[in-house]
Amino acid sequence: MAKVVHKFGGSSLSSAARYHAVANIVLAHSQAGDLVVVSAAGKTTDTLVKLWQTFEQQDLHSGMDVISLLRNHQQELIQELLSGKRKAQVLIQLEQELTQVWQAFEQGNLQEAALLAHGELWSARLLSAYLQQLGVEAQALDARQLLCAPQGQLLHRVNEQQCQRLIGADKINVITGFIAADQQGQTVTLGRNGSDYSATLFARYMDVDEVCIWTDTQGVFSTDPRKVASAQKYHKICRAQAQLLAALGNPVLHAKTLSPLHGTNIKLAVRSSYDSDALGTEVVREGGCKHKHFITTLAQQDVIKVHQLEQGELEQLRRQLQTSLIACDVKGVWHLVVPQQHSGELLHHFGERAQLLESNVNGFALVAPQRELEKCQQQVKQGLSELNLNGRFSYLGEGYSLQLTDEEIGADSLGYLHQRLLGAQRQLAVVVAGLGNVGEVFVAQFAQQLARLRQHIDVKVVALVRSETLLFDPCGIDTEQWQTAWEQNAQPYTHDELLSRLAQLDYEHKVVIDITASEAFSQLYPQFAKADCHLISANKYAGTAPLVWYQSLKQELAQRNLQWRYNTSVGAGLPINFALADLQNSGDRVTRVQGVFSGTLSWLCSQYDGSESFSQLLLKAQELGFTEPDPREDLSGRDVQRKLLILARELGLELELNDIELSALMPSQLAAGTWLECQGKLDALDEFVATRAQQAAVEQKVLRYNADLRIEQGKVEAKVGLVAVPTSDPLAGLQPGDNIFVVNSNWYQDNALVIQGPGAGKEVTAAGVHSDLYWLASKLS
Ligand SMILES: NC(=O)C1=CN([C@@H]2O[C@H](COP(=O)(O)OP(=O)(O)OC[C@H]3O[C@@H](n4cnc5c(N)ncnc54)[C@H](O)[C@@H]3O)[C@@H](O)[C@H]2O)C=CC1
Ligand SMILES: N[C@@H](CC=O)C(=O)O
Repeated sequence: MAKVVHKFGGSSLSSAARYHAVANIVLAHSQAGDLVVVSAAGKTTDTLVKLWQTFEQQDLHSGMDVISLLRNHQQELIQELLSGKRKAQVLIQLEQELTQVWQAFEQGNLQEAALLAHGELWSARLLSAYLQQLGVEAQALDARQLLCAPQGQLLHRVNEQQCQRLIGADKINVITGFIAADQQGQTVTLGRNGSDYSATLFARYMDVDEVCIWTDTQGVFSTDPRKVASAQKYHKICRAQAQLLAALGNPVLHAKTLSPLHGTNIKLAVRSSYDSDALGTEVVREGGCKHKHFITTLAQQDVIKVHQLEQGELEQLRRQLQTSLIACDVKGVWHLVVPQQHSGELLHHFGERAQLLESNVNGFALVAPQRELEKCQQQVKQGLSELNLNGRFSYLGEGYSLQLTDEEIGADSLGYLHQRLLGAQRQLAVVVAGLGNVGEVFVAQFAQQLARLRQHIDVKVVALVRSETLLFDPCGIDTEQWQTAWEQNAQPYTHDELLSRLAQLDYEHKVVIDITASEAFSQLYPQFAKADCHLISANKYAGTAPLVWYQSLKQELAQRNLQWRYNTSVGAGLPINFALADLQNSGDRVTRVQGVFSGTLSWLCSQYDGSESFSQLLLKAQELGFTEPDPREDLSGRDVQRKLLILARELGLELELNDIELSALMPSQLAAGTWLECQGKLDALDEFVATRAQQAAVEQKVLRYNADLRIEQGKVEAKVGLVAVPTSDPLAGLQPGDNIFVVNSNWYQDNALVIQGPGAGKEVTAAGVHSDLYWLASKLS
């Protein structure tokens, strides 16, 4: 069953390197049955249009030159990407097709649509062959076998049946965008930039979950990011605004693209094929997010005044001209704003009914939430006069305002207007849960981090959460005065209340930072995700929850373009998660991770020499902020077991907590009851440790609590427990409280990669949580 339709435009396929990047995206983001819709590579369609023009002018000489251009470009791509028989075959096919084109050219029977179709055909064939060469089951499909559109009218039922019949469930289907056929099998096109439309049509016919348009921009921005560096990327926009932007001529999404998605739950995302890790923009159903602000520029437009429009006439003209056509109802008289190159055709069409009102005007459209529109229009007018731009036509429409001027809106003017209108920056709302050892230090460190964070995004702490009381202020809490605000305004709350407040919080981004040690709080993560919150956890419960729950949380977050960071859940501030991710991203394979992963147990084992009882040392470790709220979580080995599981899952292993063998550093009778009750039985702990330490000392050894994960020939062994190591062993020489992670991999086979340093403590852990928050802020900017 197809799950995703990916669509790659010409710029994503303009060179062999780009094909390579696209193949990597397909490998990482698709599964058998998915669809990959492609446009013509680079400028191929423009070159084919040039060929058509030379044909119309019967200019054989220039025609031959254009054919050579096409041949060279395609041959270059094929030569660089394919090898052996596959390459020979694709080259032969290309040559045969070019020969046929040339024969048709010479014989005067070239067909425009069939000629233009070659761009997409070549892309689909080459990408599919390249994927096959990489070992992927893939097939190239010609959309003319799937989409029937006589006189431009798609036969949806027939097309759906054809798609269900021909699209393979067991392979990646690489399909030509932009083209269809009529009932006689003749090529028809779906209009310039019609490949996005093909993608959403296939999505509807195949009932997929998602369409992902991979393009050369990172998503949908508040204005053109090539002209205005501070343009804001939106992670969510609603379909109605996307449709409006397209109708106003904004190039990111095209007018027809959204129509097949009406009434469906199919998700539409726009992402950059140049930066496939970056969050893109999700186009959500109406009500799925707040309305945003945009400025989209217009250049070289004419305004035509039309008396009396017939029903359906505008729609028909839009289809015929394949262009944006903005219709403004000015006191009962229609004013059409249309790109200048089409106004002749329009005037001809309307005849006596129309007159040209303005010629060659420029300007922009502002799209904004309806209730703010009039205010925005006033600001615009003021901005225009400050910039000395001469207004020629202005119109307040449903959800947008149009301002046409004599002068073109250059980058500087656009930047000025953007700043004036959308001055409000991107905002990240921060919720901090857990104000204990680490949480309090985290909040105290916030003030000094703020300037750094705000280089990327405006950050506001909107909620501080303890287990029973909540301080909530959507406008932001002053972290330097939070205790006073807490005393005055904190309220008892329920989880449902917290969730509903978070869901209503209208910030561009939200993050819940979990610095509790609460399993119950971690169980709210799926609901936080549904409220569109990113997550940062020092808490280890979610990362070690049952696999099914954990995987479905990860899936939910991925579907919503949300991030989850949990760097401090292992090694506190030490960058072990980064290191493992980096090794894997660079193609390495980790074969073993072992060492001392508990700050508490490291501190206790290093400090213990028999002069002071183990239980007294334990209370000191607790005071230092090393231990878990219930120190038996450390002594039982459970905390280390969790850390090893988090790392194992980071390496892609599907383990459960109890798949990791565990032996405790405490007698079993201490497990029962509360920690308070246990404090009367700590003699048993002292005896347990003393016996083992003495046995070790006889062999010139010391005690350490070790974790070990081995992955060899597909076999996984994972255990945590007490070991006695010789005094010469690196584990014996650890500083009290230090963690050590010893990593072996293909590249670090004999000489391991070692990460060592403080593995617990409130300052380093709080700083580690800030590092996660900084990472998120920079990712969102
Ligand atoms: N202390 C350390 O060195 C490190 C701690 N961690 C993790 O950080 C987390 C916090 O550790 P500490 O600050 O030492 O613990 P702590 O016990 O001092 O603080 C936890 C706080 O969370 C609050 N809390 C409990 N349930 C809650 C709920 N449902 N909602 C909101 N707040 C709740 C508690 O009242 C307490 O104030 C733990 O998950 C721990 O495993 C991670 C790395 C190092
Ligand atoms: N109790 C833990 C704290 C960090 O996760 C430890 O001591 O390592």
